[in-house]
Amino acid sequence: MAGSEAADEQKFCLQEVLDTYRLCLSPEKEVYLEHYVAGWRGLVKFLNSLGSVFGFISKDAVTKIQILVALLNGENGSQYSTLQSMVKYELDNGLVDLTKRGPHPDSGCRTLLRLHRALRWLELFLERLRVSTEDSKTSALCAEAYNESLAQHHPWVVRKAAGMAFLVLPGRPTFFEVMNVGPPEQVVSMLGEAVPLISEVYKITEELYAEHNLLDLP
Ligand SMILES: CCCCCCCC/C=C\CCCCCCCC(=O)N[C@@H](COP(=O)(O)O)[C@H](O)/C=C/CCCCCCCCCCCCC
Repeated sequence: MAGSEAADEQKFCLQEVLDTYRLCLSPEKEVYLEHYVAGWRGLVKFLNSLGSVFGFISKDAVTKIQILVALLNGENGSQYSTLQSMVKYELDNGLVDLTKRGPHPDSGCRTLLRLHRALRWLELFLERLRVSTEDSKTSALCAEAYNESLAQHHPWVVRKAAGMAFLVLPGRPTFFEVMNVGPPEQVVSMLGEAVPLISEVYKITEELYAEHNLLDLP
C-alpha cells in the first residue's frame, strides 16, 4: 500500500463514525457489536491524531476493542453478533465475573461496560461541542463531560492524568478541522445527527445492563 493511502486509512472522518452509528441498530433495536466496535475504532483514529499525550487513553480503548474483536472472531463469534445475544450467552454460560474479579476478567459484558461508560462521556462532550461558540475551550467542555460521567468510575490517579491531557487539547477551530467535515456550520450540523444516534445506542445499552444488574461489573 502506498504511503499516502496508509495515511488516509488512519485519517479521522466524522462522517465515517456517523455512518457506523447509523448501522449500529437493528430494526428491533438490537445493537450490532461489529458496528459498535467500528465506531470506537474510528474515534481512536481521532484521538491518535491529537498526539502522544493521549496515548494512555488510546491504548486502553484499543485493548478493549481488541478483546471484543477477538470474541467476535472467536469460535463462539455468532453469539457475539449483538449486544443482546452477547449478554444472554455470557450470562447463561457463567462467563461473567459478577461481583468480584475472577476467572473471566475479559468477558465481553465487562469490557463493553467500560466502553459504554465512555460513550456517555462522548455523548455529553459532542453535545457541548455542538452548542459551543467560537471562543469555547474544548478542554473545558471535555473536562465537564468527563466529570459528569466517566470520572465517577475512575480512581484519583486516572482522573488526574485525564485532566492533564485535556489541557493540551487543541482549540475549537483545529478540533473542527480534524473532523474532516468542512466549515464549522457543517460540523455542527453533523454533530446534530451524531448525538441522537449515540444517545440511543447508549440508552438501549444502559437499559439492557440495568435489567440484568450488570452496571457495576468489577
Ligand atoms: C467526533 C470527534 C470528537 C471526539 C473524539 C473523541 C475521541 C475519543 C476516542 C476514544 C475515547 C477513549 C475511550 C476511553 C475508554 C476508557 C475506558 C475506561 O474507563 N477504562 C478504565 C477502566 O478500565 P479497567 O481498568 O477497569 O479495565 C481505565 O482505567 C482507563 C484508563 C485510561 C484513562 C481513560 C480516560 C478517559 C478519558 C476519556 C476522554 C478522552 C479524551 C479525548 C479527547 C478528545
